[in-house]
Amino acid sequence: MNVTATPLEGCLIIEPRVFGDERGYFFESFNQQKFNEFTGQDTVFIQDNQSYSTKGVLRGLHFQRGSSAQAKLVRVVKGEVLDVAVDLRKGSKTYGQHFDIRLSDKNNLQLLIPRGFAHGFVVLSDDAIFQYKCDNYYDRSAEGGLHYADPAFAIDWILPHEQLIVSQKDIELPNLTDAGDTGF
Ligand SMILES: Cc1cn([C@H]2C[C@H](O)[C@@H](COP(=O)(O)OP(=O)(O)O[C@H]3O[C@H](C)C(=O)[C@H](O)[C@H]3O)O2)c(=O)[nH]c1=O
Repeated sequence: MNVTATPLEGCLIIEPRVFGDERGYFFESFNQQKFNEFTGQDTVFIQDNQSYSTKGVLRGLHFQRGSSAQAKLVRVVKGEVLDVAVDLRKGSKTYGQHFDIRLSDKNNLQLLIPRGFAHGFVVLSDDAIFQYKCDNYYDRSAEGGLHYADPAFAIDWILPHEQLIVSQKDIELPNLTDAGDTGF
């Protein structure tokens, strides 16, 4: 396992050790002991999620507020996405900054996104299966989000705007300046 820091404290790139042979490959997609040892964090994940999306689908930018905030360990098991994490931690020296990375079933990379971040991704391949671990349960009442095209973040989603497929809920999300307290 290799862990690489990003410019956003606590947001880490995790590359599992892949064992390839004539049959294909094997890798441990998660090992709590190795996760703790290599990341220096003792996050305990209690919920696994999976979503399927076709090309151009953009889910985000989402977070859960306050005590329902979630750290996420995200990966792609089919296809390729551009994954984006936005630092919303009050007092963070990188507040409002984002980190983006291509996650795919070819690079097998994972991104650890701490509590206090907004998260989203866009599907770059024909379709994608996105899997992620959360350290807090889903809490509909604490759901929050920011608009994916907020000029404050200036995120390059790679695909042309006309190719993006965004839910009505996400289209209606506010920009950071209009969002009020994000609860972090
Ligand atoms: C997130 C979630 C959703 N749901 C239900 C609620 C809705 O009826 C349905 C679809 O939910 P939603 O449209 O919020 O799904 P996404 O747009 O993929 O939301 C996720 O997108 C970005 C990328 C994230 O990081 C978050 O985990 C999450 O907000 O699943 C649940 O039952 N449990 C859950 O944990």
